[in-house]
Amino acid sequence: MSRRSPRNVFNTPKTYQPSRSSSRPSPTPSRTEVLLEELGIETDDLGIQQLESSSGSEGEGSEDGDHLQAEGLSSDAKVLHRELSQVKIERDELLLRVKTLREKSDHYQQLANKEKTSKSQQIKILRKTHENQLSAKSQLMQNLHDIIEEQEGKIFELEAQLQGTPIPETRPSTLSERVRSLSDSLDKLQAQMALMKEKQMVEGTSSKQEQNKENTTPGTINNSQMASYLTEINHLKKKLEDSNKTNQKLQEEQLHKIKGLTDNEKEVEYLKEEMEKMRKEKEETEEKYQEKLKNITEEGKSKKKQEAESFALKERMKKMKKQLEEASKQHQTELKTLEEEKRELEERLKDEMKTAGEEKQRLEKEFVKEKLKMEERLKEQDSLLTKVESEFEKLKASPKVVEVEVEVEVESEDLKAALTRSTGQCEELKAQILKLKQLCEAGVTDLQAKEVENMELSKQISDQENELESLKAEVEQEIIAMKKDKENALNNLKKDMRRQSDIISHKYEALRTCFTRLRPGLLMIGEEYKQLRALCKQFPAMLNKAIEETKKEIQQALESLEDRNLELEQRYHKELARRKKYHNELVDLKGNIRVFCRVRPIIKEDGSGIMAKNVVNFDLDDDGLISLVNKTRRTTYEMDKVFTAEATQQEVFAEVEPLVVSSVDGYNVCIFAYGQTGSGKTFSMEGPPSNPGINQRALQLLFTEVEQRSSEWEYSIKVGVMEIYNENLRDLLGDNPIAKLDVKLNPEGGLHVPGLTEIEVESASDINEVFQIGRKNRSTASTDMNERSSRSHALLCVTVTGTNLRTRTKTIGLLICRPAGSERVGKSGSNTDADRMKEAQNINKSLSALVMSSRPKREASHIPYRNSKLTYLLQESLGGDSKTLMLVQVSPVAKNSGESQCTLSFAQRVRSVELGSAKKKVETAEIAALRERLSQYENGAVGQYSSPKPKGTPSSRKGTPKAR
Ligand SMILES: Nc1ncnc2c1ncn2[C@@H]1O[C@H](COP(=O)(O)OP(=O)(O)OP(=O)(O)O)[C@@H](O)[C@H]1O
Repeated sequence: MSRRSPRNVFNTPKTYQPSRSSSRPSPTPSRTEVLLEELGIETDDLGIQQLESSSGSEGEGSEDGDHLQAEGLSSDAKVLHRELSQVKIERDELLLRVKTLREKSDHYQQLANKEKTSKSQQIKILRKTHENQLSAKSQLMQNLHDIIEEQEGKIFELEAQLQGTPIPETRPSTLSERVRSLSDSLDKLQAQMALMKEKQMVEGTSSKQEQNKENTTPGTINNSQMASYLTEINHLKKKLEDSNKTNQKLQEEQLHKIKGLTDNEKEVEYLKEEMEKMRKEKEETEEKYQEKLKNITEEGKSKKKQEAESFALKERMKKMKKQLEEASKQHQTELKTLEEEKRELEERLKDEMKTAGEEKQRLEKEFVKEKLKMEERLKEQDSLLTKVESEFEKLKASPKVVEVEVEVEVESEDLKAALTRSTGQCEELKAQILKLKQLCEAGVTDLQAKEVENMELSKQISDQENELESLKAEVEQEIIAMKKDKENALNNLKKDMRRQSDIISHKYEALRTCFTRLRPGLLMIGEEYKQLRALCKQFPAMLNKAIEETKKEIQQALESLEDRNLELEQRYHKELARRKKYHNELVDLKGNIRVFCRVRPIIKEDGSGIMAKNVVNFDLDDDGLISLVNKTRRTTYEMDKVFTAEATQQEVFAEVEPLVVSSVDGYNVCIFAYGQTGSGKTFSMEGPPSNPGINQRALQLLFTEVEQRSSEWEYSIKVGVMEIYNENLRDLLGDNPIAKLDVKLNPEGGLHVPGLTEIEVESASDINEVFQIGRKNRSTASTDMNERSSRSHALLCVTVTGTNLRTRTKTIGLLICRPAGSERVGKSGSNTDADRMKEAQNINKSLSALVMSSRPKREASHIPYRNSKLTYLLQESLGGDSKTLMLVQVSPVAKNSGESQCTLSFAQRVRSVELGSAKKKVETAEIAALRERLSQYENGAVGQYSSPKPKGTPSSRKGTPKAR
């Protein structure tokens, strides 16, 4: 006995085919066989055959009751089999329906998945197309931005050049920069484009810099600029071509990626065509522009027009910028709306997909539940079937009963018992069959319920199918709507692109017109620039030539100037010498006092600091000028000769020499120094032994002069030294230096000092001895030598008497040399001591008298010579027909500037004093003889006269000085 597995049952086809045993040939199976086969019972078992045979034998003859019972059982079994077969069929049908439902659900799931994938792909494509559109737009904007920026730059530069202002490095923020900021927010492609743009910008700026370098002169545009413009235009073209190429590449890539998606493909292709058209249009416009540019070269217009046109161009550019701004804004808003719509669609699709998925999951769960239930029921039915089979197994055992019946026919009691048993068994069987029937009924009801459920499920599935279909329709509608939106967006994009292309073409037109207008001016400027350049090229050579020529001229001029200067200098010096000579002659004629000025050097005693600074300046060209700064005021004084601090004693004496010689000629010569204390009077007049001053040098000169004239003249030189101290006159060569002398008027005219010692000297060494005697006597006269020296006036009186050996005529010259002080009372520091005050006052009195005596001759009648001993003694030398030299000593330091100013002012006034022309003291031989006799006569009666001492032994001898 074999059972059919449920799997085999599930595998049954839609039209039921009962399985048959191949080993057993049965051409026309009976109904029982069919049932048994359907129930999975082997037909070779005896049961049914016996039943059939028994049923067949029933008709042939046996007892009616048993036969009827058997018939009833078989009919019940048959019905049961039929019912079972029907249940099986129904079950199979249900399973088939479930299977079909499952297949349908799988199919729908596949469809949903496909739809999902197609939608996601569509979304991707839409996104990519959108991105492509964005990139195309951004590229267009980028190109526009680049073009505008470059054109702005050009206009900016042109404006700067036309206005003549230098091109600033920074420009005001423009629309292009704002567009750039927009483009910066785009995706990587835009970033790449921005990088490309930056590179181009760098190239553009470098080219601009080069251009700026070329345009060194503002306000001029040359051919090189024009060429740079053309190169920039070419550069623009290249950039456009490059951008188009990149666009094409990107589009190709996109095409490659979205291959198979016809709508997007078409859109992209359309965009591509549009881009291609735009590119062609641009190329055409560029070609036209090129052609027109070539034609422009022959036209010419004025510069003002160019300026106006550039202004108009600028205005147009501004308008274009505004338009572009608006377009970009619109584009941005459209992009935003498109993006929002796209997002909404995506969200909706997601939601729908989500709900479909949920529904699918729910159906799957229900299906699983139903499947489980069905499996349970099948199990139950299987169990029922096993029961039924077991019953049939028992029924199989029924042939025994037949055997019993046969035995009953032989043995009636046993038969009866068997019958009763069989009837009992039949009853039990009936009861079991009833039970089975009930179970079958229950199964049928369950099956009916299941059918209902299945119906419901099928309804649900159909509803779901409907829902899916409706969803599908909705999705399709949405897709259609999206397509429409997309088409609209694409149309808008196309419109935008067309508009932008129109703007670009307009801009190109404007630029072209601008360049056509600017071209002639630029060409003119270029021509001018060429000419200027040629001139500039020639300029260095010309300049060098001119420089050479001018150098030569300057050299020649300098040479001639030098010659001229030398000549002038020589002339000047000649003139100066002549002037001096004339001046000296004039001085001789007028009898002016010669005024020499000597500035001592700065010494230790002057101290340091600001007050020890030099305030005296000299004129290098004129040795008669000296200037002094006192209290920030500079005053220039004119002297006969100015000696600087560097002047030596020798140089000073060289100027004094002619005067000294004059004394040998018989002139009355007076040399005295004047200046404040410490200004160098003693240094100049006496000098240190190593560097003697005027006194010694004068006496030495006298000797040399006398020596030279010794062949014709015989000279005697007598020296007397006096000192005026505190208005007392003392003889410094006398035996009693303290004894006071007096100045008396000679009855014959002139003055004389009775009692003054005169020593006749014959050599320079005699002079030294005389000076030593004088110093010695001076020191014995005063205990304080330093104090005295500043308040006393020492006079050296030299009388030179010459006798002509041939004519015996005599010349008598007198040389008086003395230093003098000019200090002020206040500055002497002696105002506390009455005596010293008196001395200082006397010195000043003498000096002021001397200044008074320096007035012009016409005022000389009022000169108070008698005010002081000094002036009284020197009145003949100062006021008479003598030659007088005043050596003005000046301290150079700032602290003495006041005194120096007084000294120089005084000297300036003294210089203007006219004493009258000097006269020689010449006596004829007769007069000389008479004078000799008179002197011999007077020698014993009137005065004492000192005879010269023998050489080398000077001694004081009293006598009257030779008065003239
Ligand atoms: N030309 C000179 N070169 C160098 N030293 C000088 C010169 N003139 C003056 N001196 C110096 O200046 C100082 C003052 O000079 P000096 O005694 O001759 O002045 P002074 O006018 O005679 O003064 P005082 O009226 O008080 O006698 C001295 O030490 C002297 O050596």
